Amino acid sequence: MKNCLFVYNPISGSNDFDRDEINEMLEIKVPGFTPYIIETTGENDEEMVLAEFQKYQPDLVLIGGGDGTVKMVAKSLKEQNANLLIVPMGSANGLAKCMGIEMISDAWEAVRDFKVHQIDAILMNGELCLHLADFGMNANLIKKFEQDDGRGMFGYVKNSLSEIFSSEAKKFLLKFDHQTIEISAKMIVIANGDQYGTGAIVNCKGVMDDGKFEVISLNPETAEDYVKMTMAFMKGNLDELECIKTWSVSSCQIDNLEGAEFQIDGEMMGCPDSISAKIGKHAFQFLTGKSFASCRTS
Ligand SMILES: Nc1ncnc2c1ncn2[C@@H]1O[C@H](COP(=O)(O)OP(=O)(O)OP(=O)(O)O)[C@@H](O)[C@H]1O
Repeated sequence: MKNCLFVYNPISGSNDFDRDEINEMLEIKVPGFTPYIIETTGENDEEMVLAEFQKYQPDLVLIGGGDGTVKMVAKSLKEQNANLLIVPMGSANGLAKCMGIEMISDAWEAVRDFKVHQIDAILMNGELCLHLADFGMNANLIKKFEQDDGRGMFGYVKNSLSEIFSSEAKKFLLKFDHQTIEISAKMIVIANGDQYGTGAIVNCKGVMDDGKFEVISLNPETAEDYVKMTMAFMKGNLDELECIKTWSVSSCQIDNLEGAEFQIDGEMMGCPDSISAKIGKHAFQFLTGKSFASCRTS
């Protein structure tokens, strides 16, 4: 019999499972594995996850939480060659969606299929980014959301419209291997994944295992630009708009000339003067859902 470790964050999203319910769920949905359940506390979780991993040597690590929990587990097990799977129990689950895991039932399907994919990560000023980082509009939105002290998608969506229309373009210097570009933009995205937790597709050609990431500048100015941009976020063809520019690279430096707010994977990072980003090709192994295998691999 194989072992599986279930790392559960009891405060993420709006789920409220107790240990017996999780055990029952795992017995049915993850047959053939002996389950070990651990709960995060918000304190020293990385050390705890690593210690439990070393104790049980699991063949599969299930992460029941949101993006923050996924990142914590990935960081903790980065040297362990662990097979990771997200069971989306957070409020937005943006990273899970990028891996073709929209709902909890997709995670159980992924266990049945057991398709393991090597997933890239981006290292930014020593921080790990698995999903999306950005300067400007979205980072401002996350900051407001944190200040509201709310969880869940409602607060985020509530603030989006006012943020979109009030934000101002800021200057950035993009330094790639052979070129330096000065640009004004309302938002600069550094993307490993393809979509935000809202389902907005920002990185239409994003592939998570190709050893590259995308730098995307968004600078909508007119009402028409905003309407087109909103539609394109839904359709997934943002790269066809004139106010959007995309570069696919394996490293870059971005100078933040006018102090825009910055966030990595939903976590505010202040207003750094400059960030250096570099791809970590095939840094992690994740089990993925069907839609990932069909269109998001190289
Ligand atoms: N038992 C706990 N009590 C309080 N905080 C916790 C506990 N366990 C983990 N945390 C905190 O939970 C946060 C991570 O939550 P996570 O991002 O996974 O969920 P979420 O915010 O609901 O989801 P999403 O990122 O999808 O919006 C971390 O800040 C971590 O410190």
